[in-house]
Amino acid sequence: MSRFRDELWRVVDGVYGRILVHPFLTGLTDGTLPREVFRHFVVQETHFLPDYARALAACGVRATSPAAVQRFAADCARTVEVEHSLHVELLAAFGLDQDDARRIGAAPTTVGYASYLLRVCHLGTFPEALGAIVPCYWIYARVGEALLEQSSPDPLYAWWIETYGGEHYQETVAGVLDLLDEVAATLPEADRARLCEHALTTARYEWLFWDAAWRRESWPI
Ligand SMILES: Cc1ncc(CO)c(N)n1
Repeated sequence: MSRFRDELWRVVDGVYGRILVHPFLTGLTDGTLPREVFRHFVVQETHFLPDYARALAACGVRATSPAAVQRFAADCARTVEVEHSLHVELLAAFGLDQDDARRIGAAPTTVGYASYLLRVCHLGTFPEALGAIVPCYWIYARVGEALLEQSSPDPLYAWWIETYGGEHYQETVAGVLDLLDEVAATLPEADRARLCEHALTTARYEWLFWDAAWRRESWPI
């Protein structure tokens, strides 16, 4: 039987293909990515992650089964703990702290992506929230997995790749995809289509997030 996740992947696959060949990602694995570009990415992550954690908490509020509530609450806590410490350490590798990151501020793409996620997860239905949040997990897991095969000669980049390509993150994402299939099986076609639309938007934002780092995007005004 075909799984809904495969249907959803077909929607985001084109974007994913473009992500894999983006110079940010190819630069990570061959080690040529300029450190200033990765630094920009890390600073933007410190702005994105607190809102991402809140979006996960909002998914938990929307969730329709105790197991799903627990899953999103746990992933919210994990995002706050693991990713926060990872980014504090990554910031330190650039001689930066949280105050520096705050001073640099969130770039337009970061504000746009975080706001979209929060909007859908707060104002949408549970399936809509799921559609918006799934690419955040899944694209990072697929990218991590793909990059892990090559890793990176730069230890800092190799560490980042291991975080998302590693077994623990892969298992987390597998659990969310099981939930996605379960929920989708109960939905009428129109709701599935809406779910996929949100997934396409956040997949595009995932590409844009790397591209914005590559361009070292800032407010033009
Ligand atoms: C932009 C972005 N999307 C997804 C994840 C996955 O946690 C992340 N850390 N950052």
